[in-house]
Amino acid sequence: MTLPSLLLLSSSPSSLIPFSSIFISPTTSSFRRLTLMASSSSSSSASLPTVYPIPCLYPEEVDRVSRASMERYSCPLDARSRTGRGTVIVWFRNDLRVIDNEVLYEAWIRSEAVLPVYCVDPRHFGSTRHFRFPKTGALRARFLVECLDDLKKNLVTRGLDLLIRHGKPEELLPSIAEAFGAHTVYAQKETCSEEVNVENLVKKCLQRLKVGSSPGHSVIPKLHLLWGSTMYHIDDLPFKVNSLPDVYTQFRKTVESKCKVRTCIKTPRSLGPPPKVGDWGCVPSVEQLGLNQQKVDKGIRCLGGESAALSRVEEYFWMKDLLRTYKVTRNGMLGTDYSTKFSMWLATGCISSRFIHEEVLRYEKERVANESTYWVLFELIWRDYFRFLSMKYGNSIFHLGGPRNVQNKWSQDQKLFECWKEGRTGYPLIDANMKELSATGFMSNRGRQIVCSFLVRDMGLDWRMGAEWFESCLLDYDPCSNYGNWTYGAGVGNDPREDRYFSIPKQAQTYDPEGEYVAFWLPQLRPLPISSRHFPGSSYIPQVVPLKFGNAQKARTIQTGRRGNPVERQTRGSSWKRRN
Ligand SMILES: Cc1cc2nc3c(=O)[nH]c(=O)nc-3n(C[C@H](O)[C@H](O)[C@H](O)COP(=O)(O)OP(=O)(O)OC[C@H]3O[C@@H](n4cnc5c(N)ncnc54)[C@H](O)[C@@H]3O)c2cc1C
Ligand SMILES: Nc1ncnc2c1ncn2[C@@H]1O[C@H](COP(=O)(O)OP(=O)(O)OP(=O)(O)O)[C@@H](O)[C@H]1O
Repeated sequence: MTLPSLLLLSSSPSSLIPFSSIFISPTTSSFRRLTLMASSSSSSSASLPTVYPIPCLYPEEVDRVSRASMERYSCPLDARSRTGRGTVIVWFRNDLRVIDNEVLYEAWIRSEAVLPVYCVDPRHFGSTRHFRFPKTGALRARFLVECLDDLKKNLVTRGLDLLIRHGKPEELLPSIAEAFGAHTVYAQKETCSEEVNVENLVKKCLQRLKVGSSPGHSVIPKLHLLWGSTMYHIDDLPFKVNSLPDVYTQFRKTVESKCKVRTCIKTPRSLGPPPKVGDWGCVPSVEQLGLNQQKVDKGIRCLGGESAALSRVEEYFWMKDLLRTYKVTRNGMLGTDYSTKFSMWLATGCISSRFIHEEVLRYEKERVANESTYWVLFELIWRDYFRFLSMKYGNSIFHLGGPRNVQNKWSQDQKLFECWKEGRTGYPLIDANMKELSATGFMSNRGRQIVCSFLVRDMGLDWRMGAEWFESCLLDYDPCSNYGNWTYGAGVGNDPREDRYFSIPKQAQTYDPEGEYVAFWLPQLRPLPISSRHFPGSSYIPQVVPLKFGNAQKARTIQTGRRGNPVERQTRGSSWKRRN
């Protein structure tokens, strides 16, 4: 029996957070020794070890789902369908997948041999620009290692392999192109300046070469960039990205009414053989990337790779049937299932948003179509929106004043910032979220909005400190979504209307009324009465700053507030607003 099917038996479908129903030994990093324990009492869960794998499937099940999806997205083309000549390189970047990968497909169809390459770029393991955090934290590094492992495996299954080299793409790719006589390097187009600069350098360095078997037949290798990171293709937009609407709703309504999401590209079953390679190189370990291993011993543990991504879709949509309630649960903070957790696989390109779109449509046809099924697409349009905005606004999304060049006084108080970063602000809701981020590399969307508002509005800190810390820690770090959301939250984004203060008492009351989330991450609060977990007074560390709009009255509301399912209360009869 698979773990999810066991879970279905053990958790009631109406339970929004089946979090306490599955436990895994903290000493276990693989998914093999999972122990299921039914637990309904919050006090018993306090003493239990709690790591929650995502997807929550045995490895054999992950393999099965991956093979089945690969089969479904295979096309009958064989070598005779190829129209190209010679050898080409596929430079894998943030598109670490085989299914719906236009780069891989185009490279294959336009060549006789494909050489897949991944460059371990040392710049990804340096420091963030202003505040010098590790550019890639240890947890994301491990996720990446797992992605590469899985990509290599999936390519081998299709008759290829993955050449792994350490160095800058602009140095490695030309020398590989020269060694293998490759006439084209295919890659996915990126949009932020760090990545675009590398593209330009690769292009320039390739232009210095001539490849070919004889001088008369030599060519200058080209860099061929293809679009692949969004659900709506850039070429299908009804406006130029420079004229992108500044208000999200306008963008969404226009694309929804005027564009169609393209169908996924199917990949031939056999993509080989590759050119003869002596040493393919190994997937690096976290230590070889210059980082110390960090184990997740509490909270969610996401497995990297396309196979895991496909399995998560299978688990969330089909096995647990959670898509039908997504809109009601999506604002949760605790557990594996309140939201899809697709973001890390989308950020690394282990899965395409078009694949998710197709699965939503299939689910709507076979099971149910409702607000929840639509809402996943609604959120994916946000992701597209931030990607296109990064093109419209360029580097200004990284600048203090943001796209609107807002002049504001910001502090860079290190002590205050350390309190935020380490979860020592004296506000359990902030501290719990920040501890979750450090321990797992993930934080809910609700949590991200709250800690962003607190850093910017209550602490008055430079929002880039928070954004760079997120850049370092998040498994799903994506420059467009991260800096886009931070500029938005800091009130310097392109949409001047979205400048909201997130009141901690109100957020606590609505989204963690039982204090379960804060008690999970701050176990010292668990013995306290539920009514004081969010404002524990002298039983907890002192508050580092007062709240901008005070908390006394709101804190009382929590104490006397009705208990029950916050999300249901919030949705029923109220006109739902996304960012409140
Ligand atoms: C300050 C801040 C920083 C953020 N940084 C990132 C980041 O670096 N990378 C990232 O992928 N997301 C980021 N987000 C957006 C959002 O928080 C995450 O995408 C989401 O929490 C991931 O969890 P999920 O996959 O379970 O989301 P779900 O609720 O299941 O949503 C489904 C998908 O929709 C997309 N999505 C949902 N909300 C947003 C949003 N606000 N912006 C863009 N896409 C969205 C994601 O791809 C997500 O996987 C940030 C949000 C905030 C407020
Ligand atoms: N993918 C990315 N992730 C994080 N930060 C990025 C990414 N792409 C670009 N940036 C940031 O964008 C900023 C670009 O810098 P900036 O706009 O200051 O231009 P510059 O040419 O580097 O310097 P100058 O200020 O002299 O023009 C840098 O802070 C860089 O780190």
